[in-house]
Amino acid sequence: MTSIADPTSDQANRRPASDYAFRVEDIYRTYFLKGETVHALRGVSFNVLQGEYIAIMGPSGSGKSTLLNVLGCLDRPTSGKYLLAGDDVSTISDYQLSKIRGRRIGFVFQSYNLLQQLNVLDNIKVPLQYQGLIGKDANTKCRELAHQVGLGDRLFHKPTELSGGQQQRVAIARSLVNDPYFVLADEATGNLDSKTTEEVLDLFEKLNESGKTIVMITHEDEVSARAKRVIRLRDGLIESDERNVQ
Ligand SMILES: Nc1ncnc2c1ncn2[C@@H]1O[C@H](COP(=O)(O)OP(=O)(O)OP(=O)(O)O)[C@@H](O)[C@H]1O
Repeated sequence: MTSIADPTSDQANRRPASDYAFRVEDIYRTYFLKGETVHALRGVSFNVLQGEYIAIMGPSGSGKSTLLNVLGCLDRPTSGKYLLAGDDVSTISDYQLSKIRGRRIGFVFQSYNLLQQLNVLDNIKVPLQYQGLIGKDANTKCRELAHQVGLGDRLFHKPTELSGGQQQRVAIARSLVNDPYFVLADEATGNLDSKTTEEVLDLFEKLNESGKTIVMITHEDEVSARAKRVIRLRDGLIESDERNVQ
């Protein structure tokens, strides 16, 4: 592994804002619970360029979910900046935050979160429907995505008629339907056996090779080994930020 240069350095900052999927600047997240204060993130900074494939790791309680919630626009930092495609979203309204979340971030969850009554095609379409973005080419786009994730011959199957790996492929296709700034995957292979994990990781790799930015939260070494860069958190701080030598 090789260390990443200080992300806040002048050299890093000289890039045009459009080169970045997002930038995190000195983020703190403090929870106040029943008179107790928990410092879940304590000054986290890093930049992610368009087209990167990063894994975020760390032991239990290190702040991974807290960071995921900030990156996914599900929560705001207590202080610090979160710049998404150049715009500071750390202080915008809940309404604007939810709009960005729905339109600009592609989520992939451990438990797939598919709608059981809908077939593959309609599950992929769901984010477009939520956003009121169903146009005349929605069907074509969703079919193309299904093909891209290897499910061109399963378009009308319901989730119960698919394997776990296939269900996760549907979720990955769904995450791409809004052309997000990046795909945010939370323990995406956590429910899969090792062979299926490899297949899903092959798919993420293929998507990254085609230019998609991927951020993977994981505690599994075999998963982080496939990313190009690994950020390790400990006690709410970045412990290391290194490139994987492939
Ligand atoms: N809503 C909350 N209210 C109070 N404290 C919280 C809340 N969410 C998380 N924490 C605390 O913040 C710290 C970081 O938690 P977080 O869930 O981000 O860690 P994690 O790395 O995702 O852990 P795990 O791998 O176990 O899911 C922990 O000490 C946790 O107890």
